[in-house]
Amino acid sequence: MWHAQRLVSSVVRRQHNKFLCRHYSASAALSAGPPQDIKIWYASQSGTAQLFAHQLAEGVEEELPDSDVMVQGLHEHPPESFLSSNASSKNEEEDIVNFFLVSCTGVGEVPSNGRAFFEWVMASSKSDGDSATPNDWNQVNYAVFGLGNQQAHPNHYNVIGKKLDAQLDTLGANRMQPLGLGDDGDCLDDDFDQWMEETLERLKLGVGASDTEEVKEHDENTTSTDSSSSPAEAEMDIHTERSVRNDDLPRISCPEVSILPDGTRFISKKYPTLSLKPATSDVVRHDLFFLQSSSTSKTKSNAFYSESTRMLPVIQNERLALDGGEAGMQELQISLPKDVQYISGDHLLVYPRNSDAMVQAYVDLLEVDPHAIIVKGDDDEGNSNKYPYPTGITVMETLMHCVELGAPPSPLFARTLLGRKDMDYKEEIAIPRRTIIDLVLEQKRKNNGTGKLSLEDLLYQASPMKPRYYSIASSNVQYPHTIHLAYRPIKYVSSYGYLREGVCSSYLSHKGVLTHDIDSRDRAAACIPASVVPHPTFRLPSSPETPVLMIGGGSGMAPIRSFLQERVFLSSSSSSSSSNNNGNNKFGPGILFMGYRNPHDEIYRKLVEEALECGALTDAQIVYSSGCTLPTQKTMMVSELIRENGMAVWEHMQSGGHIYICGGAYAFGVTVKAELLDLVQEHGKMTFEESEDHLRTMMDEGRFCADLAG
Ligand SMILES: Cc1cc2nc3c(=O)[nH]c(=O)nc-3n(C[C@H](O)[C@H](O)[C@H](O)COP(=O)(O)O)c2cc1C
Repeated sequence: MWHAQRLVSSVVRRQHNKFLCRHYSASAALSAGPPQDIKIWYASQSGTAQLFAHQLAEGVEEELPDSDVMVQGLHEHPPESFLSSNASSKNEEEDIVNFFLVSCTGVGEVPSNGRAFFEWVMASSKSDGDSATPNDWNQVNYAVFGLGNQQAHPNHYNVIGKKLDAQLDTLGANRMQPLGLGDDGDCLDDDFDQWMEETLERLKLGVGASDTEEVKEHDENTTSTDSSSSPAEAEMDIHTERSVRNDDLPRISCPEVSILPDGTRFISKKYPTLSLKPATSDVVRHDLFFLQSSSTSKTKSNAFYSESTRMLPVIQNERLALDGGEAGMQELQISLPKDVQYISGDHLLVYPRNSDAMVQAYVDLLEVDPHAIIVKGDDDEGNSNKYPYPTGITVMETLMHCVELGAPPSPLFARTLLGRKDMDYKEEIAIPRRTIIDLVLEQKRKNNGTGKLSLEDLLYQASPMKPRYYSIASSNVQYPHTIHLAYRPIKYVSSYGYLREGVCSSYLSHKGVLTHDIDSRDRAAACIPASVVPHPTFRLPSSPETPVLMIGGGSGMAPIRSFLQERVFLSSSSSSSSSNNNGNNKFGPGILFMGYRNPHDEIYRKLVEEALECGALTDAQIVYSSGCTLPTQKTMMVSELIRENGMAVWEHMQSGGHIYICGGAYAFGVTVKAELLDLVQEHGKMTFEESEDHLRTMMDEGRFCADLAG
């Protein structure tokens, strides 16, 4: 019952989680029994693929206890020895399967820790292989799971997973399981959970000759590995998905809730016991950066932040909203060291930390000494590579900096915590954003107050803290040594009635400012761990004469502000330095269509006025979805504004102008793109497909650029 319900809803809900497998072939390299050697590789920018890699490893260990499982980042192994390591295993007559869990970053780019491997695979050809193992690709068994975000990156959705899967197939490797695609904009955990279940079932079956029938049938149903999701393709993929699913397959068992006699475990999963050293001090370090900067601890296992992360001092943090309301926008300014640069349009990656209240709630729940130091995450064999966090820091610091305490648990962890198999993860957990502590407390209430979550269960199963991306709201031309961020502290009541706060926006909103007389111990409290992430496809045109149209919604004003600031700055510097006083005339048309929820949210109004005055903008139309009180204020959606100006937008496109769309990926991004497609059809007399091609060509030419938050 549970399976059927889940299957139907997932097929309807998750059209994108396609099992695209044009050349899905039975694995000739595998013998009939389950494989013994499982290598799980990940390429991850912000840790999700890595977390999934470990979850898959756990699943394999549970389902195939005799297998040898390895989890490694793709950067940890020289690409050139990939073939020989697969071949050597073959010589020992062991079946080996490689799983690749790869996310996308930038604009359809591979995360930095997978770049070398990805480039090597893409440059490889069938005849490659060293002299001892010529053309060993056909000895390689593999399956790929891609992580991406469809709404935010529709034209580059999961391109890395798709390319890797297709290239391995082209090289002659044996795809032992269809490509799985996870959408971070929908329910990534659920997507992965389902792919993992099916993958484990296939592993247990041995993927031998018995698959051939199903594979043939599947081949006939599937014709494309392309990412685009036209309705017809989506429909086709639903059928495809149905054809590979089998309701009679056994599911992963859901571990029963069991409280050990000593009360130390809430659930039955066995994780290596963590070694704790008694507390030596009760000082809580607000700065994990020392783990990477101190030369003695610069080991891989202790690296938590990405390599380019720096502690950047906050020099200003103030409210921007015109009414000073609780939900208003804020601006944070940070100072950059000389060797850190950015370009207008780039992003800043920020590592937040959990609030003190949240950390304290977990400390109380776990009943551990918060100042005890975690020294080892070893298992019985002394194998510590599974412990996901730095050692040598206290329980409290680990909870504060390293773990997503405010995020929903994974589907498996949620099912385990609730002791229920009949759970619709998306509806019951992901959408209401129920957290681990919510579920544990609910269970405790049901069990008359008994039961305890162990530190191990929490640390091995919760997601690692993810860094957050912010569009930089300043121009490097005007502020080469300062970055401005515009953000809205997120606060809302969930459908279960819990008050929720955005982890990073709330972290930023409470940040103190670095002053000269600050105590050195408080310096870290006035700094944020962050790094600049280039966004090369979101740039102002090289010539200021090129017309620009900026379309923004809400906090989409941030990247638009960086462009406006740059144009205003260039305008004033060129007019002051120009002897013939024609500086302003250098700019081509600059149009702004901007929408806010209400007039109180309108930030940077002064800058817009300044831009209109100096010619950096030639037209600015601001609309509000509600709250208008003056006759000059227009209640309208941005998409309606575009429709009203359809002809002008079309002429802008035809004149070679650039279009920038900035805002949320869903309500804003989807409707704005739909409106643009409509106007291209209407004014350009095109079919829907031609209008899509038109925008795609503009995108390829760098004239249609999006900065949409997922
Ligand atoms: C800056 C940035 C760029 C991204 N670019 C893409 C992209 O081009 N295509 C895509 O499908 N997803 C893209 N994503 C979505 C991520 O791939 C997705 O959130 C994934 O779960 C991240 O996994 P990771 O934590 O292992 O890196 C992007 C996310 C960010 C933050």
